[in-house]
Amino acid sequence: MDNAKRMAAERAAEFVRDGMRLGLGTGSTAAHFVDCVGERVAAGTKLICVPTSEATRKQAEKLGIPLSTLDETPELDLTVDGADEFDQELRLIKGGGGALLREKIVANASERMIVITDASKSVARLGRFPLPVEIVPFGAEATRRAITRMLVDMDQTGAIRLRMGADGLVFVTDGGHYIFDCALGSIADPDGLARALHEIPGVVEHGLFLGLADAVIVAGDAGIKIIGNPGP
Ligand SMILES: O=C[C@H](O)[C@H](O)[C@H](O)COP(=O)(O)O
Repeated sequence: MDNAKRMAAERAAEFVRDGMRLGLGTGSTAAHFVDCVGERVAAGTKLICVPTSEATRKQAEKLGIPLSTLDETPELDLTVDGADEFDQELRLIKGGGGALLREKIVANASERMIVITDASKSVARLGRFPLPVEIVPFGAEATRRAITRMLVDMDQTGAIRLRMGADGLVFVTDGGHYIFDCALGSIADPDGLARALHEIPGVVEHGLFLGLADAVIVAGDAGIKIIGNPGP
């Protein structure tokens, strides 16, 4: 699995050009890409990079990758990130590592987004992976109930769990928010669900990435497969 992640990352690194402004994703697959970027920088490629999480920022700093913020560099050429799930229409579920909010802001500020993943994350219909929904801590239980009501209205039910950290405490995102993981099984209408979630006060963002990815690089036993257009 780790080999597949590295293969996908190396393929994505082929689309990195000198002088690019680059968004760096979060997670175990994106970490391989950050390593590849570190190697490029060490070899003399000039890049300016915006990390999507504190974890990625720390990794990039150790590798000597020149970093910026989205405030200093609000437009990026390319973001490369992992995903928890993808379909053939390049729709994604992200946020398994809790970085969905910054990841979505960075991807949206990028001209292109390439997703790197392994074949196990391919689904015919999104929803096998519990959908992460980032919420403000204030009124979390009321927000959970509002999400439940909305899901029932959409004929889309499933258990909603407050994410806990490995330390047994409530998981808190880089933005100081909580996450509900919504086990939906199968999402009939991703666009409708995305819109409905945004209408609920207390919901900050959700892990449905729709219309953001330009390509998914999938590494599997048979090698690399690219869905979409990763660019020149
Ligand atoms: O919040 C985390 C991100 O969306 C990750 O990109 C996603 O969870 C995939 O992570 P991994 O490559 O570790 O499976």
